[in-house]
Formats: sequence, structure tokens, C-alpha cells
Amino acid sequence: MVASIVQNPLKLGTTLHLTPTILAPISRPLLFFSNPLQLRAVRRASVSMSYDRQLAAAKKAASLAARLCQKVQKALLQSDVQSKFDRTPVTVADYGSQALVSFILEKELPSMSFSLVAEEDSEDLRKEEAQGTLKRITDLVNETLASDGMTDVSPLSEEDVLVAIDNGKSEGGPRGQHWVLDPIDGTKGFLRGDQYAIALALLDEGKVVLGVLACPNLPLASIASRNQHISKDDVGCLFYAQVGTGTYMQSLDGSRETKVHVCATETPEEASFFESFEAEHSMHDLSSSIAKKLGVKAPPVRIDSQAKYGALSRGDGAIYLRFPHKGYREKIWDHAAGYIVVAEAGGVATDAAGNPLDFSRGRYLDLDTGIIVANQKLMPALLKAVQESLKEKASSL
Ligand SMILES: Nc1ncnc2c1ncn2[C@@H]1O[C@H](COP(=O)(O)O)[C@@H](O)[C@H]1OP(=O)(O)O
Ligand SMILES: [Mg+2]
Ligand SMILES: [Mg+2]
Ligand SMILES: [Mg+2]
Repeated sequence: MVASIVQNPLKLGTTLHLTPTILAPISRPLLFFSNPLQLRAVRRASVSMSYDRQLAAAKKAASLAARLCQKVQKALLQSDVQSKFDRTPVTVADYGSQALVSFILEKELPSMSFSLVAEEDSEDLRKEEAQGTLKRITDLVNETLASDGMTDVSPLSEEDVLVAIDNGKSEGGPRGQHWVLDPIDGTKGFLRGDQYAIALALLDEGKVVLGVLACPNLPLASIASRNQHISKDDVGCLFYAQVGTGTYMQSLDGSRETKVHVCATETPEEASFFESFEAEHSMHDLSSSIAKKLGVKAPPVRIDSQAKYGALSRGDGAIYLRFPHKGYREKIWDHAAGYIVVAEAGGVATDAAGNPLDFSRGRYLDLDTGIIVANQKLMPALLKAVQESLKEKASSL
């Protein structure tokens, strides 16, 4: 038996009321240094310790992008779906979300040099036949900005939208600060009316220092017990984490902030695990073999997108297993935000060999075989089961 969380937002009709975010200033200590190098080093340390301003901007950007996506998901039209060169779907909401997040981050943080590594680009939208689609995206972005009472910005032109989308072409890397965005993670789930996430993270010197996950269709209550009735007011979560300060969840309307922690179980038999809804994205036979070795009794919980990391960070399940098929290269925007949300909640995410995930190598996350996530206590047994199952699979080929 397989459990899946299916929230059809076409029936939910949620309206969001966002309050404007107040930006907290970075506090810089007043110190005197005669050596300018020393002064620069201390300034760098003091700035890198607090990402409050960036976090506030990221929360605002992801919440507004979620509002845009909800609107599109409610009125999903076939014409809103294009196909990219790799034949994965992309919708007006993917483009609109990326344009909006890019525009808001740059506007809210004018003093920062702006670098964004993001999934989408404007190439297909610049084609003659995409004129109508581009107009629709531009309208969606402007309507969303207006709905937030952003009266200090004049409406974006179609060219502004294309430029905002193409800001996402940065290569990232180990130096400086880079935003990392998946404007809709789990587009297939989005199209099905199921789970998806707007995933935004910040890299500083190659490390993930903050992450925000907006999950418009994820219930605020645990999805561990799946048969409860969920009202439309109890759906839509925003997870966020800043390095060294823990992970928090609030409702997408800005209320009900709570600190969250991963499941503390030390007993694999009690653990339940998450995996992709799509068998094309992760090998279900392999995860089933791992779960069997661990003695996991509960059926897998299959949901789309980084909503899995969010649900894991608040203890809805204890393990996340992801084993893409041979040849697939993971991208940093598919894991950066989820990674810090889980890590700050007390979890560990590694590749299948137990190596830490390295987000500093550019747009791809080159890793060994797969990604596994659990609490610290479960990790040794999980790694052992993963290695055994991988060996068995290799010898059966
Ligand atoms: N063949 C594939 N194997 C693994 N992941 C994929 C594949 N194709 C797309 N993805 C990406 O996997 C993620 C969804 O994973 P999940 O199965 O956990 O929901 C998405 O980021 C999706 O991209 P996208 O952002 O375009 O939806
Ligand atoms: Mg995609
Ligand atoms: Mg993705
Ligand atoms: Mg995406």
C-alpha cells in the first residue's frame, strides 16, 4: 500500500493576506583597526553571522511567488503548460514565480551584489509564438505585486520580466553570495493539483546559509496521520532556516510561527520514509529494499517536491530516500533550501556514500548515487542498509 497526500487546490480557494515584512538591519560592531585587512575580515565575519535582512526578503519573495502559483493552479489551463527541450513541463507559474522572486530580492536588497542561480531562462519566451504566454506571465507578476500593495513600483514591462527571469543565469560557485531558486519545485505535482514548493536559498562562500520553502498545498498539521479532515484554512506552510538559528514554520498568511524539529526516533522499525511521487525521479524498488532491511513497517509516503524536506523537518516522517535513475544529474536548486531546513531542524542530509552535499560546485550537485536524509541517530543504520541494497542491486544487473 502506498500513501500519498493529495490536496486538490482547485477545490480549496485559499486567499492569502500578507502583512508587509519589516526588514531588520544588520548590526555592525563599532571597532577600530589600524590594519585595513583586519578590519575587512572582521566586517566580513560580522556580516556573515546574520542574514536577517536576506531572510526577510526571501520570505517575502517566496510568499508572493506562492500567491502567484496558487492563482495559476486554481485556474489551470492547458495553454499554460509548455514543454522544455528536456521534455519536462514548465508553466506560466514557473516563469512568473522566477521573475517575481528575482525582482523582489533585487528591490529589497539594493546594497547587495545580486547573483541568482535559478532553473528557468527566457529563451523559449522570446520566440514569436510565445508572445501571448509572455503577456500572461507579465500580467500575473504585476497583479501579484499590486495585490501586496506594492504601490512604490511601476508595473513591469514584458522586457523587465524577461530580464528578471534571466538574472537566474549565474553559475554559483565557491566564492561570494548567490541566491539559489527553484521557482516551482515539483512541476508535475503542481499540474496534478498535488504538492509543490517554491524553494529559495542563499549560498555564502559555497555554503547554504539560509533557506525558505513555501509549500502552498502542505497541511499545517502533520501528514503522518493521513486520514484526518483538513480545512482549506489549514493548508499552506512556509518553512525557513538561517544557519545556526534553527528551523521555523509558519502559515503562508504569516501567522502561527513555530520552531520545528526532526523526528527523534532511534528505532528504524518506528520510522516512516518519504520518497518521490514519480517513480521516474527516484527508484522505488531500491528504497523498498532499504526500508525492508531497516525493518521499517510503515508504507512509503510519496509526495512531490521539497515539501518532503519541510515535512521531515517537523517530524512527519523520519527518513527521505532519493535515488534518481542512472545518468540524472541533481541541480543545486532542487536541494539547497530543503537541505538547510532539515539541517537546522536537527537532521542530516548526505549522498548515498555518506558524504556531505557540496553546493559550491556550480549549478549541479555532483554526488554519489543518491540523497538520504534522517536524524543523526538513524544515520549509521540507514547508511549500512543503503550500501547493502546498492551492492545487491549492482550484482543482480
Ligand atoms: N528524471 C528525473 N529524475 C529525478 N528528478 C527529476 C527528473 N526530472 C525532473 N526532476 C526534478 O525532480 C524534482 C521533483 O522531485 P520529486 O520527485 O521529489 O518531486 C523536481 O526538481 C524536478 O524538477 P522540477 O523542478 O522541474 O519539477
Ligand atoms: Mg522543471
Ligand atoms: Mg525542482
Ligand atoms: Mg522547477
